[in-house]
Amino acid sequence: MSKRKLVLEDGTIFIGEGFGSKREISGEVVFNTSMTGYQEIISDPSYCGQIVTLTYPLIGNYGINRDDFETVAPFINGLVVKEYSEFPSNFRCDETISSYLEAHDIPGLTGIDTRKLTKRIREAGTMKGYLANIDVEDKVILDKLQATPELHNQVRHTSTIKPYIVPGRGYRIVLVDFGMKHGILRELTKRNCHVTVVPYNYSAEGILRLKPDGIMLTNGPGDPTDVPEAIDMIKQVLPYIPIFGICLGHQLLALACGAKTEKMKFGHRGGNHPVQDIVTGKAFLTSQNHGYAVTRSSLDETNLALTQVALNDQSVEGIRHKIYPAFSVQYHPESSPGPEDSNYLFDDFLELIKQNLVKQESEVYA
Ligand SMILES: NC(=O)CC[C@H](N)C(=O)O
Repeated sequence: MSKRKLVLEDGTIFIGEGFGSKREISGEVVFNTSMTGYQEIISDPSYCGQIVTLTYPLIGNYGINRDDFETVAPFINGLVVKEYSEFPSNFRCDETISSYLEAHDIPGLTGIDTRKLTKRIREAGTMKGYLANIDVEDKVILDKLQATPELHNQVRHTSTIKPYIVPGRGYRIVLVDFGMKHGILRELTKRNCHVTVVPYNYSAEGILRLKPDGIMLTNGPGDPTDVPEAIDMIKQVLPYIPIFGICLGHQLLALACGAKTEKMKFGHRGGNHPVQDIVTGKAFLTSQNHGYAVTRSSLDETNLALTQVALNDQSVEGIRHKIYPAFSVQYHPESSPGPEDSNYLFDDFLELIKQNLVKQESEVYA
C-alpha cells in the first residue's frame, strides 16, 4: 500500500494508505454510519460522484460477494475507512474490496481517523474533497478543489438509457429509474409484479400508453431540481395512476405537487435513523441516504399531507397526496442494507393499486 491523502476544501488533511485504484479524484465527502452492508453502500447509485466515509471502524472483513450488489457498476468516486481488512473471511466472499475497487478504477483510503473526519463534516457541513498521492502539493489540490463545480445532473449517468421489462404475472408497474437500487426491483418482483423499467426522462404519454396499474419512482443521486423532466411527467400522471416514491422519487413527487426541497447540512446516511408515523404514532428504524429533503413548511400550500417525520431532526420523512392515490418516503423501505421495519410499504402500495382498480371498475359500472 502506498501513502495517500484526503484533502478537504477547508484545508484539513488526512494521511493514510491507499487501496483499490491509484487514481486522483475529487468528490463530495459524506459519511455513512451503518455497521454492516458496505457492499450495498458502495454499489448504491445514489452516491454518484461522492467520496463515501464509513464510520464503522473495520471494513472489508467479509469481502465482496456476487449477491449483495445494488447495481452492476458502482458510482462512488472514492471510499474512506478507518481500518481496511485485506483478509476477508466469509463463505460467500468472492474477492476483497480492494480488488473490486481496482477493477472499477475507484480509489480507497484507509488508516485515517474517520471520527475526526465525520465530526468535521457534521460541524462544517458536506464538503468537497480530493484523494491523491502523498507527494501531490496541497496548494495544487486546493486550487483544483476550488475550480471543481458542485455536483449536478448525476441522474443522467445512473438511469437506464432504454426501457426494459422484468416479467411477472401480477400488477403492472412502471418503475422510473433515476439510479435504482436493485432492492426496489427485488421487492416488486418478490410480489409477482410485472415491471417495466423506464429512463428518467420517459414522457407521461409514453408511461400512460403502457397502461400501468402503478408507478414507482426510485431513489437516485443529486439535487431533485436537476430533473425537471420527471417533475413534469409526475404532474401529468398523478391524477390517473397510483404512485409510490422512494428517496429522490419522494422529493420529485413533492416538487411536482408544489412543495420545495432544500440541501441539508450533512444529510442522513446510515442504518438506524428513527422515523415516526404521525398518524399511528408508531416509530421504527430506517435505512437512509439523502443529502436533500422536502422543506416541511412548504407542504402547507400543497395538497400533500405530512405522514412521517425524522425523530432526530423533525425533517420530512413521508408524505401522502390528499386527493390522488400517491405517497412517498424519504428513507429506504427496501433496506439493503439496513432494517426491514418499513418493508410493509410495498404491500401498502399494492393495496392502494387494488383499491384504485376497484374504484375505477365501480365507476365504469355505475
Ligand atoms: N437515495 C436517494 O435517492 C437520495 C436522494 C437525493 N439524491 C438526496 O441526496 O437527497
